[in-house]
Amino acid sequence: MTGLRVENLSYAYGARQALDGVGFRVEPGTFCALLGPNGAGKSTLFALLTRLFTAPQGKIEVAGHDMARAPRKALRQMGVVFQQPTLDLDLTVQRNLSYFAALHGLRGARAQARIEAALERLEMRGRLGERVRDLNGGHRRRLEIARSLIHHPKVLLLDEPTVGLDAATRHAITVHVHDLSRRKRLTVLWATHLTDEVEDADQLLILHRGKLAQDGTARQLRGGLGLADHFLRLTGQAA
Ligand SMILES: Nc1ncnc2c1ncn2[C@@H]1O[C@H](COP(=O)(O)OP(=O)(O)OP(=O)(O)O)[C@@H](O)[C@H]1O
Repeated sequence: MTGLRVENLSYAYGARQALDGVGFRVEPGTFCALLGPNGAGKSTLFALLTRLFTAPQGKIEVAGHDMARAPRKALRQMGVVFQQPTLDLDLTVQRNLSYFAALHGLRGARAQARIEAALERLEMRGRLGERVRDLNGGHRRRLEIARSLIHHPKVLLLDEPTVGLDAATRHAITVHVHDLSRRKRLTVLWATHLTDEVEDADQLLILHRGKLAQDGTARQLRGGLGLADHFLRLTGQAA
């Protein structure tokens, strides 16, 4: 199994059950949208998948590596874009990326080639020398996505990566990542509460009150309804 596999994950904050027996698979080359209203458990799931929290039960497998038994191998195959930006604003694009490359043991010409290729994919190559503080919100987000690809992960996790961006930028970034998943056979898990970021052919996981309410293609799940209406009917909350 080379994509992402999750079995029976649960997590509680004291008496509050945030996740309850969640399991799913995402195959290579698949863009999978994780949709859930506020408080559904998306961030908790991301914290478990990225090993910020340790899963008290269940199983996580990343590109065939078990997160509990071989965490380093599993994490090496994972790229992550967190909800909160984690760039150093006072460094240039180049310095931000070379620092990250070095953390993954990449240096010199090899690191530089990876950096330039990642920026190229996100149409950011011309911005190597710019300070991150001088970039707009959309370019900062693209830079974080470029950074998450430098070590050539097989699985890419993004937690509400378009928060705070305008509609056109949001659309451009969503299109880019869909394209990446197809062309690079990347396994993508994209958490959002915005139904317009989901394409009909995407795998869709709907998380509601800590449980996985639905898993299928967006087209199958929404049936004759628009996805926003389907989501509202299922969760009682507008997307
Ligand atoms: N540190 C915490 N302590 C106690 N309860 C928490 C904590 N973090 C989250 N929760 C609760 O766990 C549940 C799931 O929260 P989580 O942040 O995972 O949801 P989410 O789907 O990411 O929501 P959002 O879209 O608002 O970010 C919620 O009921 C939330 O109130």
